[in-house]
Amino acid sequence: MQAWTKEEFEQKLKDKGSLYHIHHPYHKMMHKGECSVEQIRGWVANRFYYQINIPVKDAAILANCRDVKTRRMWIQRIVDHDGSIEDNTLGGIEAWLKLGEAVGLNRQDMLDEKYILPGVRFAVDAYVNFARRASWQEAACSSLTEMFAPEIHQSRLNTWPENYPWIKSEGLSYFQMRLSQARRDVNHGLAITLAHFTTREQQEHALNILQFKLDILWSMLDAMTLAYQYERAPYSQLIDAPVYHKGIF
Ligand SMILES: O=C(O)c1cc(C(=O)O)c2c(n1)C(=O)C(=O)c1cc(C(=O)O)[nH]c1-2
Repeated sequence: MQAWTKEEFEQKLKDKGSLYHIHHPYHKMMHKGECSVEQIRGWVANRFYYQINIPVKDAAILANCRDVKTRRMWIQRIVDHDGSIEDNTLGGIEAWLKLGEAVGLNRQDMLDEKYILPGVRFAVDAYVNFARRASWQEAACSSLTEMFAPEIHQSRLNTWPENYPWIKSEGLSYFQMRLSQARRDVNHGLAITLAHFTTREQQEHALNILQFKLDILWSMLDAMTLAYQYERAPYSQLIDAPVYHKGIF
């Protein structure tokens, strides 16, 4: 089968946006202002597990990459999330903790991963483990859901102040920060993907990788839906305050 042109391939990758988690019922509910305090808190607490694993995932990509030019750019992603001692900047993880506090979560509970649902943990761990074993180009491709992220960040900035006035506005700075960072990351990730996956077979493989990542994001919200919408968190019918396993390393 003939390879797609770069333009066609880019369009196929972008078409995957139709399955982005912006369309998940939990996010739609959140966007329309229909989430309860508990549903917002549950989401923020669980998404923290994604946030703390992104730099671990990016470090795995660096560890697999022998190309200095790529590493020099990719390393910025870790700095974005961890912050920098040199520049005295706080990173995305700290900004997410501030978001947690702004919605009424306890900082230490978040750091202790107290509310992380098993399904969310498994989904995020699958992403990190993929980055560990895949080539750096495949892992770069898996980050491309970020093509669709600025829209969802912007929609939170637009609608949350009105829909959830009880959330302190300084908590929203994470979403503001990510707008420009995500666009820069996407340009780099897309350039790697378009250059590396050139045969039709490879291009189809890249689309499958992107679908894998979409599945991860969707599955995280499915676990949250069960827990915070249907009140069916694992073991909730058996014990009052379920305790889940912590990461096993
Ligand atoms: O709030 C969101 O919906 C959302 C989605 C995604 C994504 O699409 O993976 C990321 C982020 N946020 C984000 O803030 C972020 O830093 C980020 C990094 C990555 C990645 O795969 O390397 N995805 C995302």
